Amino acid sequence: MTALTIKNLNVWFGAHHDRVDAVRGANFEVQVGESFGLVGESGSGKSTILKAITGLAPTWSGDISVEGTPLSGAKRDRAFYKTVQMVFQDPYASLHPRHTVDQVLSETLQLHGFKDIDTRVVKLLDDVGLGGKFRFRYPHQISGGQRQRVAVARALAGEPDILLLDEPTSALDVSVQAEILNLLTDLRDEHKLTYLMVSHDLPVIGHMCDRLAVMKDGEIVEVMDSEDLRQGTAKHDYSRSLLAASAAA
Ligand SMILES: Nc1ncnc2c1ncn2[C@@H]1O[C@H](COP(=O)(O)OP(=O)(O)OP(=O)(O)O)[C@@H](O)[C@H]1O
Repeated sequence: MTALTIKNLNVWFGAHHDRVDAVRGANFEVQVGESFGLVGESGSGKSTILKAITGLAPTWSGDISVEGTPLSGAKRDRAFYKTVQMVFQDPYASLHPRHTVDQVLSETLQLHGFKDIDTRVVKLLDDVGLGGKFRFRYPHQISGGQRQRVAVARALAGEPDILLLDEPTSALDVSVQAEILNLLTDLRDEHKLTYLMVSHDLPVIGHMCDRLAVMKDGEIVEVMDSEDLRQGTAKHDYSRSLLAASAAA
């Protein structure tokens, strides 16, 4: 089954003279269990695709389907959030400063209608490699990497099928980026998750994803396997220049 289908997607912001066509004619499919990357320079439209899926970019046309169900407009129902969750770039901004880790996770679990909150909070903390000792801490009492683990635990609370990951490590110290990427790889295996991951960092996408789409100026210029990436056999000039730039870095 296809987890996500994007067909002829156009997304724009503003109107008339102020209109920005952030995504134009995007097409790709993500299979169940696959990890799919969107890569490209800043402003190429990667995050806008995630925003259209989650209803944060209200003006779009084309087709977006989640597990075969077409989405419309910008309202997403409970069934959507049961299936799809997001992890954002900045764990500092995404956690409420006056809520403990326990509150963050318990409230999310309650929203999803679970009753065995206590057991599930402990299990979630274990799943993301944080033990019970983090449970009653506030965001300012834990590191950036630990906060991102909490954000991942919150995303997993409702047992979703699909995670949308928007630059999940780029706000973190280089030393902890690999830890979080490895955690995400393990969780995908253990929870049979599908990933759609955005990054400007080609090596990160190459490491994490089975296939990837290269974006430039709002358009997908190429969809390729990570194997092509490793072999350096990109077809499009722009993908080749991205590859060359990341090899030189
Ligand atoms: N809310 C908005 N209002 C107006 N323009 C927007 C809005 N959000 C994004 N854009 C514009 O849409 C284009 C694509 O932005 P987007 O954030 O999707 O790029 P990106 O590839 O994810 O880059 P970055 O890594 O910098 O976020 C850019 O020109 C951006 O300025």
